[in-house]
Amino acid sequence: MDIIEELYGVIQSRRENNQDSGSYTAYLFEQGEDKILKKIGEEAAEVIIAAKNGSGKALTGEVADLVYHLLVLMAWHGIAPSDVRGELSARRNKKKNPPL
Ligand SMILES: N=c1c2ncn([C@@H]3O[C@H](COP(=O)(O)OP(=O)(O)OP(=O)(O)O)[C@@H](O)[C@H]3O)c2ncn1[C@@H]1O[C@H](COP(=O)(O)O)[C@@H](O)[C@H]1O
Repeated sequence: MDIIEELYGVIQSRRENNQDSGSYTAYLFEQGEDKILKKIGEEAAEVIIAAKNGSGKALTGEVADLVYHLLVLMAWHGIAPSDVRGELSARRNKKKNPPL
């Protein structure tokens, strides 16, 4: 199992057991979708700032923050990482086999 699948599983378990004190993920689920969306906006802005500042290390950290919050949003909507992988594969296959 890769880290994305593993992290998604932890996020799902936090959603099911949202009494988990000290869990940031449980806190996000308790706050609701608007909070999750706000965090995604903030994290996306931080990705842009880190990219413009030209620090690869800072950018890696900000991308990780954004990916984590996207996974929380996906769990909120019941979208699994395999759904996104499937969508990307379908796009790749469409490019490889363009319609005649
Ligand atoms: N990968 C992450 C992860 N990435 C980022 N963050 C949190 O995202 C927050 C982003 O920082 P900010 O300063 O923007 O936000 P904040 O001020 O802490 O919070 P807000 O009041 O703005 O909501 C930090 O609190 C980080 O800890 C994460 N929190 C949890 N995980 C992973 O999720 C799993 C479950 O963690 P818990 O739910 O905390 O048990 C574990 O594997 C964790 O490693």
